Amino acid sequence: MVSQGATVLTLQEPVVQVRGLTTRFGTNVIHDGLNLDIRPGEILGVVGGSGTGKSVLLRTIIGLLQPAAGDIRVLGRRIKPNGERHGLAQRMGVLFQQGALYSSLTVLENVALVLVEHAKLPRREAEHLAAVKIALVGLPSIAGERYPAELSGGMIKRAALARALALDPEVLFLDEPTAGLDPISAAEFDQLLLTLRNALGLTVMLVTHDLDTLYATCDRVAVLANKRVLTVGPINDVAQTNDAWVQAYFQGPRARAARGDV
Ligand SMILES: Nc1ncnc2c1ncn2[C@@H]1O[C@H](COP(=O)(O)OP(=O)(O)OP(=O)(O)O)[C@@H](O)[C@H]1O
Repeated sequence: MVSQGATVLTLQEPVVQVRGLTTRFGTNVIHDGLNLDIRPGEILGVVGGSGTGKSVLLRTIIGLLQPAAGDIRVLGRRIKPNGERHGLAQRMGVLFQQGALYSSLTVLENVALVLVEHAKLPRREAEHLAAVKIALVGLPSIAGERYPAELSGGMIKRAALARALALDPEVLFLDEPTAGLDPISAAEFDQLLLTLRNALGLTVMLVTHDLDTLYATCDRVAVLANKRVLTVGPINDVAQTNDAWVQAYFQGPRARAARGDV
């Protein structure tokens, strides 16, 4: 058992537990009774056709969107429907699709800002720690002095990852982290993710379309379809699911290449 303040979390308990989740925008129902667990220390990949609600699911789990119904627990604590995250925000790191760095701040200032705002560190200390995080994600220290517009796509993803890791989170949420990267940068990012998960013991939810990333990094994969999780498990099991989208996705030429079949 691990004691987390008032919350006692059994090590085997899921780090993220979603039960009966319903989300909607007006009359557009995105999820309807969705269940999902993310286990301690795993990298769970979430895939599904465009518009199946992968990003909405991620944003709902971290408390940015309010569900219409259902129960979400992260690290044993309930994410309240009113968006109140009860001190969980600091324990969850998030990398959004576009990186979402402030363009008017340098990379070092972007990372340090999180430490000033959330950990209430003095600016000097925050910048020292930010430099450590920048090194952790494999960026040269000079990158800290650059503005986001001066960085390559791969460097921006790493900078955004440094920011996501600023507060030493236990759970990391990544939305399309390798989108827009060339294959070499994407493979390097995959390796970085694995290294960090192993070194820091992170639990990771990874929304992606990238088959190479799925095969390289994920312990389990969840497929979203028809407003729910259609199937979840090790990638080779999931790939056998009798479903048209799953077959087209996992048995197509890109999947065969990702597995090294061709
Ligand atoms: N803020 C919003 N207001 C209204 N509808 C939204 C909003 N955000 C998302 N949606 C709708 O919710 C559905 C799911 O969107 P979401 O971005 O989660 O899909 P996705 O599975 O991540 O897709 P993709 O793979 O293309 O990124 C879409 O129909 C989208 O138009």
